[in-house]
Amino acid sequence: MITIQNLAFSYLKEKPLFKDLFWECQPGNIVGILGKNGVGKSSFLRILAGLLFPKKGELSVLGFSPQLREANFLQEVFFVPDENFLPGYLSAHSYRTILQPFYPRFDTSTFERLLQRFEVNSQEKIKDLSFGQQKKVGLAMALSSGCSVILLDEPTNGLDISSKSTFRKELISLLREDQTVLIATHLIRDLENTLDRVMILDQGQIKLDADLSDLADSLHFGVSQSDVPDAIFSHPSALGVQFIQYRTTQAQTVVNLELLFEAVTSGVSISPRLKKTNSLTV
Ligand SMILES: Nc1ncnc2c1ncn2[C@@H]1O[C@H](COP(=O)(O)OP(=O)(O)OP(=O)(O)O)[C@@H](O)[C@H]1O
Repeated sequence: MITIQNLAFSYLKEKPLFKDLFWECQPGNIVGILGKNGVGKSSFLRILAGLLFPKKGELSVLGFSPQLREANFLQEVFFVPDENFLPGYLSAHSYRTILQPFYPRFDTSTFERLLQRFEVNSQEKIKDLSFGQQKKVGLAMALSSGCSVILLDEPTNGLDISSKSTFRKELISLLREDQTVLIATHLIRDLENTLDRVMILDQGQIKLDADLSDLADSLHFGVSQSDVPDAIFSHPSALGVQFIQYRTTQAQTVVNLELLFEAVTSGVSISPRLKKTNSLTV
């Protein structure tokens, strides 16, 4: 369980990144953290990992205060940054043998199977692997770690198309009910049909935090050749006008995360209870 109350964070005093954040996350979810470049997605994950310290507020991850970086906390949280973080002079195999004792539920056979599926040679020095291959080693470590909280920063950045699909399938099939995965990304399409929940960060605030199933129940996504009068958001595209409506009798549709993101970052307010509050056309 993660709880954030009244959290504030800034790198520079005069430029606050987050103000008064409140957030809660129960185990068993794959949560997508979406936001424009520079909005603070990576910083948010680093705060949860205890690598950056809040300036104000309360933060609890699995009952721990991340900034104390206690051993019992570190063995339950695995963070994969966007940039490669692995020691280049070791092979994936050697690095795994060093890392494994720190993670009590680490599953070696899963790690080896994942590297095979990702077609990465576990005996090759990490520095001789490509960016995408190194990323795969980090993801294989995270998915094999058995940690209760897995923090992934842009996990699909650098992966080829079939590896993205492998990653999605493995993530869903390996996740236990007591695990939580937070994924910061701007590659929204890569995670379609993977997320249970989505959080959209914008201008220092959480502008949307909702389960995908609730969004699919409450919103209707469509494309029309003309304006849709009761749309809460519409956006011209090559196919016609893409729109979002509150759902009444319309058939359930797949949540169009890109359109939802456009709507929320354009100022459309969709409350957790998904009540109609305003509308916008761009
Ligand atoms: N070490 C630092 N010192 C000062 N400012 C920083 C530092 N690291 C990040 N920032 C600033 O904090 C803001 C948030 O950065 P962050 O990397 O968390 O955003 P992001 O949403 O992950 O961005 P992107 O999508 O481009 O990866 C940016 O404006 C960035 O310039």
